[in-house]
Amino acid sequence: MRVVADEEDMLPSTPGKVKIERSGAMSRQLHRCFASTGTMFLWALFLVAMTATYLSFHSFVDTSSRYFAASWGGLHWERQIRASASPRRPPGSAEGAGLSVLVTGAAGFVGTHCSLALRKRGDGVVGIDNFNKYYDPSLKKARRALLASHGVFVVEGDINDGRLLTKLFDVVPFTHVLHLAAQAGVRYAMENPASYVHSNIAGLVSLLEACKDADPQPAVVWASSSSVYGLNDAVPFSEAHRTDRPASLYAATKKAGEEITHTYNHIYGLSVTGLRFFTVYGPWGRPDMAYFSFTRNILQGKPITVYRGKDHVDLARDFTYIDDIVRGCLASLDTAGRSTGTGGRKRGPAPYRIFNLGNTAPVTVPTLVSILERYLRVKAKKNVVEMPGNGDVPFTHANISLAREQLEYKPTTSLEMGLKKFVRWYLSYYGYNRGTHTFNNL
Ligand SMILES: O=C(O)[C@H]1O[C@H](OP(=O)(O)OP(=O)(O)OC[C@H]2O[C@@H](n3ccc(=O)[nH]c3=O)[C@H](O)[C@@H]2O)[C@H](O)[C@@H](O)[C@H]1O
Repeated sequence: MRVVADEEDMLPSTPGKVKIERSGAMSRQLHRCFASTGTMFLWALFLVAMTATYLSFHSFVDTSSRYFAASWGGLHWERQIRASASPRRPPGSAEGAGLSVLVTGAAGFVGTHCSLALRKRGDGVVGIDNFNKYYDPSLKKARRALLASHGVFVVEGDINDGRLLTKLFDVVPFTHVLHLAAQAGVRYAMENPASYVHSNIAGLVSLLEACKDADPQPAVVWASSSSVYGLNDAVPFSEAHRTDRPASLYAATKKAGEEITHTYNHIYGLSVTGLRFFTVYGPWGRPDMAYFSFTRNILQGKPITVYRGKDHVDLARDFTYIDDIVRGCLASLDTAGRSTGTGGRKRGPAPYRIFNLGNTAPVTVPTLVSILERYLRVKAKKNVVEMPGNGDVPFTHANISLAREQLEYKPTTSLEMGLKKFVRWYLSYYGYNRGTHTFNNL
């Protein structure tokens, strides 16, 4: 009975397909049974061999294609990185030996300006940027070309790529990291929340891991945001005010960044400076920002949407010109104390600083529009609508006493003056061929 049971176990699961031969000698059945088991074994062996061959071939192709597709690595690449990272200050220069700075988000708006300014004063700079499609990547590529023409090399890669970061720190002992790579934009956070977590949280942690493992550890200066003040209504916003009531996911990720960097400062002795930027604008700016998209729409004769606060109160921003922000960033790098850790271990307390970098002169959005109208000589088609509940705050206004005191930060550009420079750049970059406009008022 047992043999029959075993035999039945070996039958195909679909009854009726095979005629079961129950008669005949048991030995013949057993012989057949062992013969078919042997064949099955051989087939199984063959299949295992085929699968193994396929898998190893697939893995070879995968690894090789990844190797060949990688936009970084190799001796030539390392030479480019070293050359770009080398300070070029004249020997005996009053400003010292020069910094060697890794700038993340180097093909971004603030990243490009800071990289150029560092390069111009003789510091070494290597950029990293993932050239994502949040806004027109051709603008980022044009910024990269501008940087290349000044000897700044920008690696195409993501700060979430720990292997790439480790490699960069292996090749160059960076003295500083200027971390500007981020998912920006207050209102876009409702459309694509995951991108904020990817760049502003996971990417930040990945970068800090590489910094704390590096030997020597660099000092880190990074971009936080005025948006961390959220629902705070004490003005002007000072670093001591509450920042635990963000109004957008963007703000929440920047606030989280302040806490995360504090942890790395506390545990690993990383020197950290967080800069709360206030609505930075200027040439080579971000097309998603209001001053930029308003300019584009006004020139194209398209309507613009102007948000208005409760009770018909105009929204206002402490718009800050890019050159002032660059000075604040460079002063932060110059005054950042050293990190104290080695081999992932803290040797002593390291500086942890946070500064507002604003203009201390808020301007309403309708005033911004009227300045643009004047420079562009075109009347805007305005749709004024109530501010939607999309993360916006009604106004921002920076108290910059701390930055003034410790960084000698002193913004000098009014919105009027800054927009003039922006419009001049915009027209030279994108062109404007309506014929009748001469723009000699710029
Ligand atoms: O300081 C910051 O930390 C942030 O600054 C910037 O955010 P915001 O201050 O919101 O700038 P921006 O979008 O130019 O809107 C300006 C004004 O125009 C209003 N606005 C905007 C769009 C529109 O269509 N209409 C409108 O009225 C709008 O309601 C607002 O009142 C950065 O984008 C952000 O990445 C972050 O760095």
